[in-house]
Order: sequence, then C-alpha cells, then structure tokens
Amino acid sequence: MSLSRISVTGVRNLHPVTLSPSPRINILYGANGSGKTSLLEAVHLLGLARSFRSTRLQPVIQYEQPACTVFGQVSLAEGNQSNLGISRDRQGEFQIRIDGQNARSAAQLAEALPLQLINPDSFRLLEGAPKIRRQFLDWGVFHVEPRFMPAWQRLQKALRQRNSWLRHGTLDGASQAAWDRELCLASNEIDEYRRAYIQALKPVFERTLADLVELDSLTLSYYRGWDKDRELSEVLSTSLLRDQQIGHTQAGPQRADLRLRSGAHSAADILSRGQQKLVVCALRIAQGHLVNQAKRGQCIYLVDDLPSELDEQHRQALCRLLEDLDCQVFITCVDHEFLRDGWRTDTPVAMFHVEHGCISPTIIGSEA
Ligand SMILES: Nc1ncnc2c1ncn2[C@@H]1O[C@H](COP(=O)(O)OP(=O)(O)OP(=O)(O)O)[C@@H](O)[C@H]1O
Repeated sequence: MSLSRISVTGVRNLHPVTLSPSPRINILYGANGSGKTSLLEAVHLLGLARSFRSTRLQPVIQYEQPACTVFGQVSLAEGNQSNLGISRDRQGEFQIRIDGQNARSAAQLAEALPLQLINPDSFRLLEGAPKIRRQFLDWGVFHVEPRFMPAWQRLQKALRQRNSWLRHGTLDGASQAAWDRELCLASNEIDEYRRAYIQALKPVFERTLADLVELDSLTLSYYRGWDKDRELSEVLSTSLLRDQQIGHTQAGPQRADLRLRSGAHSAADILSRGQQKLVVCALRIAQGHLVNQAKRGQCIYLVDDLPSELDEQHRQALCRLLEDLDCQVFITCVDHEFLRDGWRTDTPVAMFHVEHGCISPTIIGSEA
C-alpha cells in the first residue's frame, strides 16, 4: 500500500499542491520553516484525522483559510486503488470520505491508511506516560487482530458503566455484577490479544534493534494492568472500597504498560537521546514488519527530521532498515546530501525541494 497521489489545501504554510510520491522512499528537503513537516502533517491528517504536533487541529489550518483539505489516492495490492479525503473547518466540523462514501469514524481512516510516525518527540514513547505506550501497543494489535476493536469497545462501555456506578451508585448490585462480568470478559480478551501481539513483536524488535545499535541488555516486557497471578474479578472485589473512594477503576487493561529496561534500570533513565530514538525506531519498524506479515496492507512511515540526534553510522543503519521494510517512507531533512546516495539501484527514490511552502520534485542529480 502506498500513496500514489496526494493533494493538500489549507495546511499550515503549504501552497495548494498535488504530488505523485514514489511508492518507496520520498525525501523532502529544505530550509527550516519551509514546510517539510507540514506535508507530513497533511499525510498524518489523512490517516488519523488529527495532527501529530497538537491535540487541536485549529493550528494546522492555514491562517486566513476557512478549512484544510487533504485527498489521497492509495495504491493497493493487485492494481486496486482507494480514494481517501478529509476536510476540517475552523468550527471543528469534519468530513471524512472513503471511496466516495462518508465515513463515520477516524478508525476507518486508520484502517485504510496505517501510518507510523518517527519524529524528534519520539523519545516520549519511552519517557512519557503509560498511555503513550498503550497507544503504541494498541495500534499494533488493531492492525493485526480484527477482533481487537469490538473487544475494546465493549471494554470502554463496561468501564464507563462501572466508573459511573462507583461515583453515583445508581445501579442495583445484581445489575452491576453483570456489568463487571462483561468488564472481566472484555479485559481478558484484550489481554490475550495484547499478549499474543507482544510475543510476536519481541523477536522482531530484538532483531531490528541489533541491526541499529548495540544495546544487549535492553528488554521489552508487558504489564497487563493487574496482577499476573490473580483473576481481574478478584482484584476488582478486593479494591472496591478504594475504587469507590477515588471514583474510578484502578486495575484492568486501561492500566496496561510496556516496560523497556536496560539491566536493572528503566531505559528512559539511562539511554542517551540518540539511543532512545534508535529504540523507538526499532519498535516502530518492528510494528511495520508485523503489519506486512499480517497482509493487511503495509504501513506508511513518516520520519520527521531523520538525522536529528543520530550520527552518520546510525543514520545509515536506519535508512537501510527503512529501505528493507518495503514500505512507502516520507523523510524530511534540512541537509539532504547524505540521503541522496546509498540506496539500492532498484529502490525508487523521489526527492522534493520545499521552499516557502512550495514543493517541487527534484530530478536526482540536478539539484543545485
Ligand atoms: N496555521 C498556519 N498557517 C500558516 N503558516 C503556519 C501555520 N502554522 C505554522 N505555520 C508556519 O509554517 C512554516 C512551516 O513549518 P514546518 O514545521 O512545516 O517547517 P519545516 O520545514 O519542517 O521546518 P524545520 O526544518 O525547522 O523543522 C513555519 O514557518 C510555521 O511558522
């Protein structure tokens, strides 16, 4: 799967543009503030209906413009194609179109266009709150396990119900016990999918990491959100009083986490920024391999400011791994010299010069 065409209007500083990217490696280069990240924002918007830099979409809409719009033509296996479109105005109104039909949710876009983002904020996957790692984990499970989403929706419903009961006590005991049973069933199902996913991810992650950097003592493990030796139903009943005092359910898959440790320490505490970036790249590349294996379409990689934090040797190792993934990749950088050469001769590479919000394709070898 790759974007064979993308049209962008009203996104940050970009002039309206239509591009025909390479199905493999795309390099966007240009001075600071020229609009390279803005193109990645546009692709991100198309795949997830949200910005990667801000929780609000308002800042992505170009000043003075009423709305931003992104269209993409996606090439699929066996010569098929799909058309995606998203438009968002200043009042917050969204329109998502998939193959000429209005889509109901952003999850449909995410399924149609799996995206992986690697940017200078990526270290947050290690340093940030567990929620960021759960999002990472669930992105992977969602893209390889079709039963995950319905189980997740059941969990959310049962959890909302329980939390409301903890706060207001509006249900009788028997009805709440039925909701708790539903909560435990959905939780066990989610735990099973997540566990199977981590088991598949771990060896791919370890191999990928070894190709990038020597960090032998790094381990990845999964915490399911409650004691591994006890049933969730038992944990819920022993913690009921405390749950009622704080007004929400403390144990369950909504508390799951991934733990990355280097020996006895948390990886976030001891790894350098560059090493952290490489660990995150290995995790995200490993996820791409699993999506490819699941044959639910390859994901598209958005790599903002690839060189930052990395020395020459690690930049090259990262480029090799991205190239070996057999996915479409969009890379931004200020200085593109090191990215021009070194790709295999059969890898289609496209370069785009970004200048004051204008994007123009560059014929390799003709740059100034
Ligand atoms: N809503 C907006 N409307 C118009 N311009 C905007 C808007 N939001 C941001 N900009 C401007 O868009 C420009 C491009 O930003 P972008 O992050 O794409 O640059 P970049 O090429 O990735 O730069 P760098 O190399 O510094 O990361 C910036 O000058 C920024 O101030």
